[in-house]
Amino acid sequence: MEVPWGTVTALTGPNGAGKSTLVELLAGVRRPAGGVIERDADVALVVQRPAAPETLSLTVQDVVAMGTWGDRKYGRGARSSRERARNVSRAIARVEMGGLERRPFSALSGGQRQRALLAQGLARSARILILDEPAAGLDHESQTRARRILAEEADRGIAVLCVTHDRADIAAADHVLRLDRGVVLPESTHRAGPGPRAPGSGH
Ligand SMILES: Nc1ncnc2c1ncn2[C@@H]1O[C@H](COP(=O)(O)OP(=O)(O)OP(=O)(O)O)[C@@H](O)[C@H]1O
Repeated sequence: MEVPWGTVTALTGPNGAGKSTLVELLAGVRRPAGGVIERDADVALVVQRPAAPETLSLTVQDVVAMGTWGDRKYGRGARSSRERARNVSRAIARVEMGGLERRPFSALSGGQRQRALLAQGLARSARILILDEPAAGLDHESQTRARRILAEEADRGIAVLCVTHDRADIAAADHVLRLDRGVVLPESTHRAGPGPRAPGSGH
């Protein structure tokens, strides 16, 4: 399978097909027992984690800022930390969670947590964005916003791969792949346009 630059690719398939396992492999969280995964750029992985222990004393700001951890494009010093803080605030604003920065992550609703995790992925500013069911638990308005954000990322040339069961997400995607019993099949291509939103080879 290939996830081209500048497009949103939806990955769908039945429960237990291995979608989460596959995205963890692609993101480098798991090691493949066989085969080759080529990543031509850094990856941000947005996981699905609706539950959070109450003892977790992390705020929304902390969770989103974790997206910038270990990112080598930030150096040390005041200028770098200002840039980091700017990216974090921008990501929080994009998911419309401004004002909730100091709220404990554990006190958020499931949908708000999901939005904070999306902001964490955006704060990473990676060229490959992989999301595992980002629409799960989101209300209609938040789902629409999340879909718009993914399209905006693709318009910037980012390669977006999104595990989803949501029909509207699938309909809005540029490419749809279906995973069934370990086999990835192209389902369809929805975009009628001239091709990828941004130039560049696939990977
Ligand atoms: N290629 C594979 N070979 C053997 N077992 C696998 C493979 N891929 C996934 N599994 C196992 O299948 C189970 C379900 O996988 P996974 O959670 O990735 O499915 P999913 O498609 O994300 O399901 P859901 O839609 O319910 O979230 C897990 O126990 C996983 O370890």
